[in-house]
Amino acid sequence: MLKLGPIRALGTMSGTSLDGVDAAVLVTDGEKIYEFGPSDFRPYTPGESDVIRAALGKWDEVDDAAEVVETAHAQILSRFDPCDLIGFHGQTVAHDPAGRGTLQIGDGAILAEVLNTPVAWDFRSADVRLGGQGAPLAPFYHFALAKYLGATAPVMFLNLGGVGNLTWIDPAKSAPEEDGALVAFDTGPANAPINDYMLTHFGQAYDDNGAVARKGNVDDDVLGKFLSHSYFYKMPPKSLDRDDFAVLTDWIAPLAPNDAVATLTACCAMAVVQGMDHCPSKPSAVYVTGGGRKNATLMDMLTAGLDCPVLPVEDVGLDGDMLEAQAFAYLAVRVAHGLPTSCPATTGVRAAIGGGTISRPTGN
Ligand SMILES: Nc1ncnc2c1ncn2[C@@H]1O[C@H](COP(=O)(O)OP(=O)(O)OP(=O)(O)O)[C@@H](O)[C@H]1O
Ligand SMILES: CC(=O)N[C@H]1[C@@H]2OC[C@@H](O2)[C@@H](O)[C@@H]1O[C@H](C)C(=O)O
Repeated sequence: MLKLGPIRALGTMSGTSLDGVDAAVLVTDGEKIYEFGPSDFRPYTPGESDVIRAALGKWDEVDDAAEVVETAHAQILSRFDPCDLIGFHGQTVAHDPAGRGTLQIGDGAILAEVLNTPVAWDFRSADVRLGGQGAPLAPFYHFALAKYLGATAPVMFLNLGGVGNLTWIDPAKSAPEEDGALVAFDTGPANAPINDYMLTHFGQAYDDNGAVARKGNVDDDVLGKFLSHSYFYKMPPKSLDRDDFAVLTDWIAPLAPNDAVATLTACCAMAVVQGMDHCPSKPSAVYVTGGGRKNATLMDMLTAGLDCPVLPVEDVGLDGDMLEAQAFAYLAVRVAHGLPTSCPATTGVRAAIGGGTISRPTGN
């Protein structure tokens, strides 16, 4: 049995931008953050990304991609000193909570054997079975971070990965599942459409520091059409699959390349600005995590659109490259300690529940 005090957990995230695996150690009892530990990144090779990309949107015949995910995780995780528990998110390849469910590939039971450590995994399925979106799940960790930072007024965490998601937090509440503590949802597409366009039109994986967007002009017609999409008028909680806004590809096709990248960047920023209307109050600060915080054009657009300070999480001493990996370390400990990992305000699940299962190595 795992002890109920603080334990050393190692969390992983293989996100929708398909760039690689983040892994980070966190010492926590599943409520309080005690210590941040070492972290590491293991990029996918172009060949590996292609195999995963080919699995996107599929619900079966994803064994090759699952093997890539398991191998990459086994490699990165074996570089760390032993820990008490691993939180393995896996790789989302399909997400349709109202229909077929949600699929994160990679088998946690195999990793438990290979690494000889208990593994918490399959974090999203139970939430979907109980009527939730299965995402976003980082909000309970964002709540712990707000407490760790000593916030006294509402704050927001904004993750800009392949998809964007925000969490509004009232730090005066004592637990994340308490009524009014959290509002969370996916804001819209973030880096994924920018990356896809950069790859096909510029042969680059992403728009480094937003330099291409900076040179272009935003097309107001496309931006207006994008912002009138029904997704933005749905009340939260709500979540997206990586390619739910594939229609953007057609809309930007007639634009000059710099203008297309500028417009996609504005779509990401303005979806967040519009999303703010769903929050109970203006936060005292927006702490930005995920790779999008390194895009200066995107950060400038957010600052111009949001009437509050917009800061990379590094400004308050956190690591924006590893925050999601830490989140799955945190959630793993919550699963082990029988604490909830989502609630009606974060995913729309019927009641606060603890998702995730724990696989133990044979003999433990
Ligand atoms: N220097 C940079 N300039 C601009 N964009 C960057 C930079 N560095 C990273 N990014 C963007 O951030 C992306 C990676 O972000 P991140 O690692 O947060 O995504 P993820 O975890 O895969 O996604 P998700 O949170 O949706 O699961 C890159 O693919 C790129 O688009
Ligand atoms: C289904 C799925 O994997 N969703 C991811 C994705 O990437 C960002 C956004 O969409 C968020 O909803 C979620 O990831 C973060 C870690 C979350 O669950 O909080």
